[in-house]
Amino acid sequence: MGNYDALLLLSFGGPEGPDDVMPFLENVVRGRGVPRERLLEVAEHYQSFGGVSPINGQNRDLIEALRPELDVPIYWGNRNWHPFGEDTVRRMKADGVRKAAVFATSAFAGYSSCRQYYEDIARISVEGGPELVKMRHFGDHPGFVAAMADHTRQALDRLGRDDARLVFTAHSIPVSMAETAGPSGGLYEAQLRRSAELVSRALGRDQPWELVWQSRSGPPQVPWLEPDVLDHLRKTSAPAVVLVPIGFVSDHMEVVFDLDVEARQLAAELGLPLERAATAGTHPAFVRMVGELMAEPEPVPCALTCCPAPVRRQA
Ligand SMILES: CC1=C(CCC(=O)O)c2cc3nc(cc4[nH]c(cc5[nH]c(cc1n2)c(C)c5CCC(=O)O)c(CCC(=O)O)c4C)C(CCC(=O)O)=C3C
Ligand SMILES: [Fe+2]
Repeated sequence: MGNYDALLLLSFGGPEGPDDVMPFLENVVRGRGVPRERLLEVAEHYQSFGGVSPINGQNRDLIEALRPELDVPIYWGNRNWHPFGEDTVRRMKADGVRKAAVFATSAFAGYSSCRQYYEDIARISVEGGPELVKMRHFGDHPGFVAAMADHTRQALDRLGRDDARLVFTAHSIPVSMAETAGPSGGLYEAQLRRSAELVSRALGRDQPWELVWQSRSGPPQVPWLEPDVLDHLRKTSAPAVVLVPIGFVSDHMEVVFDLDVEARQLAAELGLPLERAATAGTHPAFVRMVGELMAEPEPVPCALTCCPAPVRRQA
């Protein structure tokens, strides 16, 4: 596995029960100016799933799927909930790990999707502990593309109609954050469009596809990327739709709530046939990709000037 003697799966974290929901959410939005009403609304999404985020089980499943692929120990740490990255890195140090590849559960450029994971790495690194090397963006990796293409094909088959439009979705972000993503701006959206095109081509389709946004947060006066997936569905002229959550690597709460609950209900009201493609999850091509990334030459870290943090607001 290249030069690494361990893998650190670095993720977002999520609540494991009803009492975890508010403390988790407060960790996520500390200093980020997310209105209280939005927080309570998202808390309800989690509570409607028993206060348990699907992300933790998905990370555990990914680790189990990775074990036979990798010849090094696998560790798991999060930004916002247990197991916290800080605690994991202390354990790695005690175990004598020298240099670990860091696989962040996010494929694309941008502050939330990339820079914030570098910030996590800086915060959790300890003197005498392992060197932590973040793997590169992987939205265009053939393993990720193959996994998404397979899952999209399965959704098209479930829908049983070939005239369905592929509607790719990703987490909306503030327009200002999108404009400063990557060394010359716009890289979050550009990479998402590239991945969508690769998935569409892998399916041998030449029909047009769409990229729309979901899960908008933040104060209403701040512009975020649009159109929102729900507005798009209300206006579409497509006879049927397959939603492809290309911006997520597993079926996060945003996917199971904003798409499987909200978008599905809206489509039913509109009489629009709709299916949702599974995310990469533990697809074998995606699992293999992690080992392939570790075997690549050590990635050059992103420049410190790209994907800057948004200006912090009072909570
Ligand atoms: C681009 C992006 C990704 C993809 C990249 C990646 O995967 O990292 C992502 C992932 C995730 N976001 C998640 C959860 C939340 N994100 C929030 C808020 C926000 N997300 C943002 C962006 C992103 N977020 C932004 C700009 C905010 C505004 C506040 C801020 O500037 O930070 C909030 C606050 C409430 C609200 O939604 O308003 C929650 C609860 C979970 C866990 C899900 C689960 O439990 O399954 C995951 C994986
Ligand atoms: Fe988020």
